[in-house]
Amino acid sequence: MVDYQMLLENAKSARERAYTPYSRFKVGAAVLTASGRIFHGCNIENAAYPVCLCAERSALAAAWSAGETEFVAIAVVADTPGPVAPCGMCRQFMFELAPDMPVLLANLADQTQPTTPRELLPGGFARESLTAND
Ligand SMILES: O=c1ccn([C@H]2C[C@H](O)[C@@H](CO)O2)c(=O)[nH]1
Ligand SMILES: [Zn+2]
Repeated sequence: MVDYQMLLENAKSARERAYTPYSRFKVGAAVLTASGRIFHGCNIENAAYPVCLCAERSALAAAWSAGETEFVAIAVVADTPGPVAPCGMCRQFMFELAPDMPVLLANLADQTQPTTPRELLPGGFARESLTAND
């Protein structure tokens, strides 16, 4: 059984490390991998705005680059009126690596919405969508 409360607490502490001088909107994420490890992610912004990195991609990249490529669940949290809504780029990123991974969207008041990347990105572009045209 996944301890979602624990995962959410990890996402909240990751959120405190967000670097957000531009938006002032802090997001945290925590991903549990198959080996039982937890990787943190936070959004890291940039003066060149499109370079901003979201919390979700930051957490998954940290896990993946540590050799942890099987994801059990991810929690994402922000100080939003309801559970945070991941951006389109993160939906696509999560869809590639773990389309059916449980995703817990949350806010600081512990309002939560369980979902999956597949649910968050209907008709998402996948490896099978790539066909050679030469
Ligand atoms: O799910 C989300 C939504 C937004 N952001 C970040 C990107 C940017 O730094 C800031 C404002 O969009 O929030 C995330 O990290 N995750
Ligand atoms: Zn994003």
